[in-house]
Amino acid sequence: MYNQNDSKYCYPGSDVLVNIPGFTEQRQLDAFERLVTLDRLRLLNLRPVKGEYDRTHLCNIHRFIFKDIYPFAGKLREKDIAKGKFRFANVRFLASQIDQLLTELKNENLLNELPFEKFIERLAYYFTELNVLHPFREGNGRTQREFIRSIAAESDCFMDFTDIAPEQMLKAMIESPYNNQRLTHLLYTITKKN
Ligand SMILES: Nc1ncnc2c1ncn2[C@@H]1O[C@H](COP(=O)(O)OP(=O)(O)OP(=O)(O)O)[C@@H](O)[C@H]1O
Repeated sequence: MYNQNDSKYCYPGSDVLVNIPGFTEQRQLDAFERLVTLDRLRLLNLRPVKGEYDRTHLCNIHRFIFKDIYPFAGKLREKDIAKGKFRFANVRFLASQIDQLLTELKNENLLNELPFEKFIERLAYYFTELNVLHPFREGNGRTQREFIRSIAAESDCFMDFTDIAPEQMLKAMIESPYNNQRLTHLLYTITKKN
């Protein structure tokens, strides 16, 4: 959640994101969001959104998780955003930078017999880069984690983000643009090769 008043996305004079049920109290929206997304993420564990791991696929995952919550579900953000001292990608280059990153992913052919350790290192790299781009106005963490989890699943690896305390995850993500060793280590600890 970004506490910047943002008239394009928020109710007038408020920091609450415009949402489909129409909650104007942040507390109510948070509770609704938590319930709905928990349910959606559980469903995704059983049946992931299918796709080519390109921009459309990423947006479709976001749409699936957030379609009953936010009108911008599945759509790239149209405003620049920052968290702490970190400014995420500029909106002018967002679509092309996502395409560039996911073309790199496609060309690397990750699913083709990389040794497990190397595979995890590469997932940590793509996870970090996706986070630096921060494609959506809200819901980046959950969408990124599902995207990375789906790639792992395609490679017969079971990755369970619920095994990581949210503070640990956040610390690793904040560090990751400078040094992604902590994130890589976390991914090792939550991934099992079938
Ligand atoms: N200072 C920071 N620098 C880099 N990344 C950050 C920073 N603060 C938060 N993040 C990343 O932003 C993500 C949260 O983004 P956002 O609020 O859009 O997603 P979410 O799905 O709503 O949240 P969450 O990840 O808590 O479930 C975190 O998971 C983390 O990866």
